[in-house]
Amino acid sequence: MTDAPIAPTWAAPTAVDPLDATVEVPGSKSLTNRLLVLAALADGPGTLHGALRSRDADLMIAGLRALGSEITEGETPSTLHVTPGAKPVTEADIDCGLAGTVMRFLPPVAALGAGPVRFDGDPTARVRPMGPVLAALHALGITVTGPDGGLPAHLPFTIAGTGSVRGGAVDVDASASSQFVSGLLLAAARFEQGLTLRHIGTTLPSLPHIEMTVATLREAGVTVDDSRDGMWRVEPGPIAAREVRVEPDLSNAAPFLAAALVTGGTVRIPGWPGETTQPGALLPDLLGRMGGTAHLADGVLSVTGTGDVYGVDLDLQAAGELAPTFAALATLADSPTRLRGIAHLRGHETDRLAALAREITRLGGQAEETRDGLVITPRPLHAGTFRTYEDHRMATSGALIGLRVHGVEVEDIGTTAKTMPEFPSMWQRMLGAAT
Ligand SMILES: O=C(O)C1=C[C@@H](OP(=O)(O)O)[C@@H](O)[C@H](O)C1
Ligand SMILES: C=C(OP(=O)(O)O)C(=O)O
Repeated sequence: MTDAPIAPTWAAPTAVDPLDATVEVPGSKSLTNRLLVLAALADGPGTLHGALRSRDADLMIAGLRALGSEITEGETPSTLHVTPGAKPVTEADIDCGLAGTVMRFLPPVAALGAGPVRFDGDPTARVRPMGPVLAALHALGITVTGPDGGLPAHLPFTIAGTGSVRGGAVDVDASASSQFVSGLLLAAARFEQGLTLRHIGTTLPSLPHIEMTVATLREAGVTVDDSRDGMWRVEPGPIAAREVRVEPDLSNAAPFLAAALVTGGTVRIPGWPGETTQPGALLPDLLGRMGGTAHLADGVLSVTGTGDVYGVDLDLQAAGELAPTFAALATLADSPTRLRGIAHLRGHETDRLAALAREITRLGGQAEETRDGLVITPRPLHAGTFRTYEDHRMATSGALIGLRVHGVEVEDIGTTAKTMPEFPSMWQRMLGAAT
């Protein structure tokens, strides 16, 4: 993390009036990329409706095409038709960009193919943890090599697919990312012996995302036993080809809903599922603790704020991707906030604990890193540049602070294209609705 020259900035708009806005958020990144993988491993052609189109989703599409699937758009870009195994593949190159889902979900799929598959990504992706998932593939008999010929812990690497994976039992320390578990489980029904996976670390982040993996597998007809804590058994068998609809991305709804608290006013998100495995399901409760009132009726979640934000003590282990939004809210609260359970954010798009502490401090705030989170003490904030370190959620956090603090310039707002390319216009429209 340096003071290197920064990318062009975006003047975050301040809110003059309480909000009264309805915001349609695009499809869930996590569901889109799981459903794409399952469709590419399925026993026939399938279709996704309401899929996310963003950098992460498009990298997943490109990766699955490189591994032999045909993926075409339907009547809109968010309708995707997937035909598994449409073309033979003898070797492939996969660009993971900065997408955790691509770098963790595709290596097990590549292991099922015949021939070498080379994985790389953005320079910043080369520090994201990969070791446990690659070690697990190695333990299952797959040859994985890094640039020095040994078993790598990061991008870049090559998976030597042989056309089949034996499967069996494997231990994985998933304390750095739940995606190590999800990636292996998603492909496991196609392993000859299926997979019994045991988590051997002390903490396990993002449990809802693992439950999402299990739920999507079951919906595709795969038998999964998750009755023991920290252990999963996926039986070998076909993955059913299906026509599915992707839920809106509830984590991407977070900064919009939080804006209701910051400005006083109401923000509504249509298409809010009554039941979901997305960690954004926690938002009504979490925002309620910080001063909002949430109400779900007819599939529309409404959050209303008063303009007063309360400091809280939040364990976000289950929903780490919401932490940047809550850190931004905490800077505008009436008392200190502690965010805990999120040590694994150090391996996200950037070291989010360091990045948040640094950028909040740069605007005159007070934020300290702890072993597993942040303590944020509200202080009067001033104008300045909010650097984003290629992290979409840093960018939306800067925008949130800018609603109340004049003169916040968010570096590289385009980084929101990772999961929400329309963010700047959606944000502007939300504010426009207030005037
Ligand atoms: O499986 C998924 O779709 C995700 C799991 C989580 O990863 P970590 O467990 O690495 O936090 C989450 O933060 C990420 O945004 C998406
Ligand atoms: C951690 C995140 O992404 P990724 O899927 O790249 O891990 C995120 O979107 O907050």
